Amino acid sequence: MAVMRASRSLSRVALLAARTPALAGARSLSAKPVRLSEEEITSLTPAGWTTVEGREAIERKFQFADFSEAWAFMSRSALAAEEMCHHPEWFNVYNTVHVTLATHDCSGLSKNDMELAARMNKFAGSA
Ligand SMILES: C[C@H](O)[C@H](O)[C@H]1CNC2=NC(N)=NC(=O)C2=N1
Repeated sequence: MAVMRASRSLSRVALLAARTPALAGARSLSAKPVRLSEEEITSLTPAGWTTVEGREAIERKFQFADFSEAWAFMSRSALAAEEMCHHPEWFNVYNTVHVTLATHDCSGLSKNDMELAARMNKFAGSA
């Protein structure tokens, strides 16, 4: 319940920021994401993530001690995703979470993917 309340209030902050030009500009919440070049993708992709074959996206498989640890990681990542208005594609089986990140709004990869990937690494304790 507390998580849902936190999630709703984060969404409200993001919505408010998107409607407030000064805040939106500062956090790029309402700006259309810019598609990264191949060089930028190479230099900005966080440790542990690789590009997906045949698709402009990055992926990483996270492994945890058990389901509870995997779910804690997913909860933290979900709140970060809501805050960023940028959402992962993911698949969870017991203690593994396979994550794919891409930006539909620019049909490729953007800095949002790199930022979410870096935050997920931190949540998993690996960077
Ligand atoms: C309107 C809304 O903010 C956009 O559709 C957001 C939502 N979440 C998103 N998530 C991802 N991964 N890519 C997007 O382009 C994207 N766009």
